[in-house]
Parts: sequence; C-alpha cells; structure tokens
Amino acid sequence: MSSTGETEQSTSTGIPPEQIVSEIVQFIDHNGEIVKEENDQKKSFLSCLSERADFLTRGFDYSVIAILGPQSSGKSTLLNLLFNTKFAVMDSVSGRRQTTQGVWMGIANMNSPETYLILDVEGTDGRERGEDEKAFERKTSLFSLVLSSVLIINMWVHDIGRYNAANIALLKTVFELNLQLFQKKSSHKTLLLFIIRDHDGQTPLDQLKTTLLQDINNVWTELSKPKEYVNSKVADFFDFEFTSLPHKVYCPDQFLEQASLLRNRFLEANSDDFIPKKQYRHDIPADGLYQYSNNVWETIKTNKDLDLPTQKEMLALFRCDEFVEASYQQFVVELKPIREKIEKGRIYEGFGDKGKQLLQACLESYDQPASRYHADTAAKKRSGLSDRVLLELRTLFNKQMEKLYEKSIDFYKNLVQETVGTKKTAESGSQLITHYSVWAKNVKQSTIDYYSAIAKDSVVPDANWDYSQDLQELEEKITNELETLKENQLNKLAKFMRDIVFQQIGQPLVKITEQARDDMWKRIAELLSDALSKNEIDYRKRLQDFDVKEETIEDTIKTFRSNARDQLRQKMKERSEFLPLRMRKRFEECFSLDDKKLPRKWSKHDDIGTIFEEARFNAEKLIDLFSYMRLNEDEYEFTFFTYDEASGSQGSSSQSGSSSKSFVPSAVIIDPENIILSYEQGVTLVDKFRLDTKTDYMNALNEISRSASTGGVPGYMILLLCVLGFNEFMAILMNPLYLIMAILIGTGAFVLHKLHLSAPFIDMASRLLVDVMNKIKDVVLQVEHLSTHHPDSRDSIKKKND
Ligand SMILES: Nc1nc2c(ncn2[C@@H]2O[C@H](COP(=O)(O)OP(=O)(O)OP(=O)(O)O)[C@@H](O)[C@H]2O)c(=O)[nH]1
Repeated sequence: MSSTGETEQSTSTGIPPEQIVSEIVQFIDHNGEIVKEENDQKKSFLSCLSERADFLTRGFDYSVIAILGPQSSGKSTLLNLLFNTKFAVMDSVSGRRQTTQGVWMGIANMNSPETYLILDVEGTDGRERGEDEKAFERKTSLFSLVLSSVLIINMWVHDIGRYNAANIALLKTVFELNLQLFQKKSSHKTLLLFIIRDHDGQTPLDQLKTTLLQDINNVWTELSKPKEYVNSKVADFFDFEFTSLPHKVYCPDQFLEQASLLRNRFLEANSDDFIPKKQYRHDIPADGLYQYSNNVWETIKTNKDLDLPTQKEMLALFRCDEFVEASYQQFVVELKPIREKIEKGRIYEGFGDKGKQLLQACLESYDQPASRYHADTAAKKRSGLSDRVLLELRTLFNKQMEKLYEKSIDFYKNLVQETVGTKKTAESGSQLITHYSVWAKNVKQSTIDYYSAIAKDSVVPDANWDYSQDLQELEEKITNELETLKENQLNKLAKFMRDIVFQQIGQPLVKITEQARDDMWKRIAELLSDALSKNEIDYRKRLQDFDVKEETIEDTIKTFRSNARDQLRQKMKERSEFLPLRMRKRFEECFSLDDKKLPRKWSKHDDIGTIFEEARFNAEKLIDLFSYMRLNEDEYEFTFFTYDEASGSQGSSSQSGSSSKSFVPSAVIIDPENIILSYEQGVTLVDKFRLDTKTDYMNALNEISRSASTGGVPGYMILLLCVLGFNEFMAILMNPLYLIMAILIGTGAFVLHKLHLSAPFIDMASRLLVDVMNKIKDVVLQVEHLSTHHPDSRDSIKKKND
C-alpha cells in the first residue's frame, strides 16, 4: 500500500472524516533524503509548517512525539487514533508490508490547547530495506531521539521476554545513541512510552512491565558506555511509562476504548497521568524546528558526529540572521519618514529619543523570537543588529549635524540682522550696535545654545556620539564672524562720528565760508575744534563698549581728528567750487555799488582805475583765503597766494585796468596736506576773473564818455538853430518828400520815447558814433605818423589831397 492510504485510516479511527486535517508530510524519504517540494512535487514539511502560524508561534510550548517499533505493528493506526492525524495505514487485505517509508510528520489535531508534532517513523526490522536496514534504523532512531520529548516504543505483547526480539535490539540502539548524544552534554530526560499491542490480559501489565524493565536494565548494563557514564543508570536519562492495548481485530471495542483513554492522557496538561510533561520538552523554538530538523538529519546522514550544542548554535545563527533581517527591515520602514525629512535638509526634532525608540522596537521585535535560541549566538546577533541600527542612525545624525551647523550660522545671522536691521540699512551704515561686546557675547552664547540644544536632542541616549568638535568649529566660526562684524561696526562708528561732526558744523561752515571774512580760518578752526571735543567723549564711550584696548582707543581718536581735517579739506574744496561766483559778487559789491550799496552812476569825476583795482583785489583775496587750510593759530595770518608787484610776466598779469600786479604762490614752506586749491587752479581762476571783469571796466569807461557827450543843449543854440534853420524848416514843409521823412523820424522818436527805448537807442547810437569817431581818429593819427616819419609819403599824400 502506498504512503497516501487515507481511506482505511479515516474509518479505523472512528473520527468523522471532515474533522481530520490531512496535514501529514514526508520529511525524509525512503532514500534518506529530505523531501524538497521542487524535487518531489510533494508538499514539503517546510511549506506545511509555513502555513501553520498557530504552530510556528508556539515558541517552546509544544512537544515532539515519535513512534518507533516493528514494521506493521500498528504504529500509524495508533498515532491516528491518539492525535487525529492521517498517517498512512496498511491495508490488511494486501498483506503485511511496509507502509511508512522514511519519516513522516504531522501536527496533532486534538481539540486541545496542547500542540504536538508527531513523527511516524519507518518500521524497524522491515523486509523491504534488506542490508541497509540497520544503518537506516539507527539513523531514524537517532533522529527521533534528538527531536522528540516522548518516544513511543510500540511492541507486540508476544515479543516481551524474548531477548532476541526486535524490540530489544531497538532499545539497545536507542540507549547507545542516547549516550552518544549525552556525551555532548544534554539537558533533559526523554520519556520512553512503551505501548504493548495485542495485550489479551493473560499476563498482567505489571508483570509485563517488570519483564520489560529487567530487559531494559540488562541492555543498559551490557552497553559499552563511555568512561564518565560507566556507573550511570538508565533512569538518569530516561523516564518510563508502560501501557497496553487489546487486539485491534479481536477486541475492537476494547481497543478503541483503551486508545481513547490513552488519548486522554495527552489532553489534560494538569492531570497527574499527563504523558508529555513540560520537563521532557526540547529547547528548540517551534519556528526553528524545520531548520533544526534539517541540520540534524544532514549531520546524521553524512555520519558526522552529532554535536547537539553545535547544531543548536547553527540553528540559532541561521534563525537569528533571519530575525535580524526582519527586524532591520521593519526598522528601515519606520525610519523612512525620518530619513526623508533629514535628507530634504530639515531638522528632525527629538531625533535622539526617536532613534532610541526605533532601536528598542527593533531589538524587541528581534528578541521576541531570538530569545528562544542559543543564548550566546542570539546575543551576538542582537549586538550586531544594534550596531547596524545605530550605524544607520549615526549616518542620519551626521547629516542632521551638518544641517544643524548651517542652521546655527543662519540663526546667528538672523540675530545680527534683527539688531542691525535690514540689509539695506545695514549697508548704508546707519545701524550701529550698541554695547557691542555684551551684545556679541549674548549672540555667540545664544547660537551655541541653539546648536547644543538640538545636537543634544539628536544624540541617541547611551550612543555616546560626540559632537564637541563640530561645536568647537562653530564657536570658532562665530568668533571670526563677530570679529569681522566688530571691524565693520568700528568703521561704521568712525564714519558715523565723522558725519555727526560735519552735521553739526555743516550749517555754520556754509555761513562762515559765504561771509569769507579775513578771520574765516580762525572761526572754522574754533568750530571744528568745538565739534571734535564735544563728540570725542561720546566716541570714547562707544569705543569702550567694543571692549578695545586703551591704546587702540587713543589711536582711533587720533585718526578721528585727522580724518575730520581731511574731510574739512574736502568740504572746503566743494565750497571753493563756488569761488568764481563769490568773487564776482564781492567784486560787484565794491565796483558796481556805491557806498550806500546803490548801483553806481559813473561820472567823469570818478577814478575808475582805482575803484576797479580795489574791487578786483578784494575779490581776488578770496582765492588766497580758499586755497589753503589754516587751522592752527600760527597759520591764521599766512598767505598762500600773494601779489607780486614787480613781476609782470609770471603768473596772471593784469590784462586790463591799470594794475600790472601778478598773483603768485607764497614762498613760505607749506604743508601740502593743507592745500585746497593748487597754484594752477588759482591762476586759472584769476585769469578767468580778470577777463570777466574787463568788460565791467570798459562799460564804466563808456558810461562816462556817454554822459559827457549827452550833456543838455543850451537855449541860445536852439534859438540860433531856429533863426538859421528857418529856411531849411520851410523847405522841409514845402517839400513833400522831406516832410514825409521828417514825420517818419518824428513818429519814430515819439514811439521810442513812449516805449522808454530812447535811452538805449541813444546809447547805441552814441556808441556807434564813438566807434566811428575813434576809427576816424586812428586813421588821422596813422596818417600823421606816416607823414612825420616818411616825408615822401607825406608829400605824396599831400599831392594826392591836392
Ligand atoms: N493485530 C493488530 N493489528 C493491528 C493493530 N493495529 C493495527 N493493526 C493492523 O495492522 C496493520 C498495519 O497497521 P499500520 O498502522 O499500518 O502499521 P505500521 O506499524 O504503521 O506499519 P509500517 O508503517 O509499515 O511499519 C493494519 O492492517 C492494521 O489494521 C493492533 O493493535 N493489533
């Protein structure tokens, strides 16, 4: 019969077929190979287990029960009855032959809180295997012994007392193998449950039990034991239980009844006669059983020395790696949103605590299954997992720290910005930080505090991550930034103080320069000195706020004074740009206005030359005044430009008027720093000014000559004109042409008079007349000159005139 014979089993158990769960799988096949799904097209133990979460989550809370015994001794029948499994049972009609091949496994389906994994092992003493029988029997027996906590020894009643019977050989094998295992150190006893089949009751069970125990002891005594176990007893390693079942065929009802009673002993954990007590259980977690079974069988198969602790370690290594991976993946998923936030350049607040939480969750999820495995191995793997998680967290921590560094710099910049205002106003220099050194100290501390708080918050507790170097770098950076800012602020303060001084002296300076009195420099020097002294106190106080050394303060004040001088020179240069206008004004005040400050009316009695020269001198004096800065008392009387009466060729000689004086630089050694207008600029000014005033001089002359020529006509001359001109008057009246011309001229004169244009017209006409007269005069003089020096030519002229 094949291994899938199900029909007979379901009927023989008496359990309704629908309640039977057909979860039996071949773990080791007839050839001693572990059944793998892909090879055999059969369901493997692995895939069967993977569908049984209820079993996998049992941890240590399950028992493995295996059955050993002669072939066709009703092992599968019994297992199915006890555990509601569906192991294949031989069809008795087809004869006694091997049904169970290799090792089958199934999970008990008993409607009980207890969980059993049942191993149905190929019968011993079978005809099918032949020569290899002993070897295979040893291997499967060893495999069953390693895995199971309860080992059922199934035996025929008639085999008891027969020392050569198969059951004795089986016991010997089991004991030998057990010693082999115990040499490698074991932890608990295994229960050997003897089930005597076809017990007809003729020999009481107790007697059978005694016989069996005798046999057991004999076998144990005869065993060649390792040194350390020479004096050991079989009871040191095994507990024994004995029970019997009636003949299944002859007494089916009693058989089922007894089987049912036996079944009950697997249901109630609290009952005294409960068979698979906890103390017999192995320390292999349910979820590692498959891997462990695999390892054990592979080791047995290859005839290697079976070292159970090593097997457990190997299992732990394998399983713990799986748990590590599963826990780590879970950690990666939970870390994802945090990672994304940090990688986007944002700060994750409370990173440290969150990290610790994730680490703990990860380790807890690992510990739960891993704690059931080999403790040292599980601990090592746990430590590896912890390191891996911490490394990942550390990478993110480093990124967060980089960002935090940048953020701290921004934080610092914001603090600066808040104090100095917007960039625009800061650049314009209007914003000065008061009490700088105190402020800077606070800003630095706030930035450090900001960094430290988040950094501390980002360290996973107990991770021992150090950020002190970064913090030190930040401190240095902020110190440097503050130094630069301090320089900047000092420069701004210097400018501010300079501006204050010039704001204060600005208006008075304009007034003084406009007045341009001879004591102009004395007044400017006093003005500047007052302003400097007044502001110096404030400046010193402000400098002290910057926590600068005393000598630096002194140097700064010196620079402040010297810069003020420079700026004054600059201001004076600006003021000197209006010099031509001021000179013109000064000249006109003197030349064009009389003593009563009324427009001057030139008469032939006026000494134009002297007045003109005096007016020009007064105006040109301004060039000297504005050309050189005189702030010291001994410099007030100093002249930079002066008149050189002797020289007519150098510098700017007078081109009009009566003066031939030149305007030249003083021979005194001067400080070039104080020069406002250079000599060349002065000469250019003089030249332009003199050219400009030449017209004034000419106009004055013209005005005098005009007034001389336009004096009143005497009355007698008018009477004489009437008497002598009577004929011409009448001729005009009589001649229409003359009359019209006279009317036209008369009308023109009347219109000019009415429009008040007669004076300009006369002025123009008289000028024209004077010009013509002058020209005629020049021609006459030239002719005279020629005639005096060249008589011939005079003769020739005379001749010509003749
Ligand atoms: N005499 C007797 N026969 C039984 C008993 N239990 C089962 N059988 C019969 O014995 C035959 C073999 O039963 P299995 O349960 O297949 O025996 P097995 O030990 O599992 O057989 P293998 O797996 O091949 O070693 C079947 O025909 C059963 O009906 C029993 O208690 N006494």
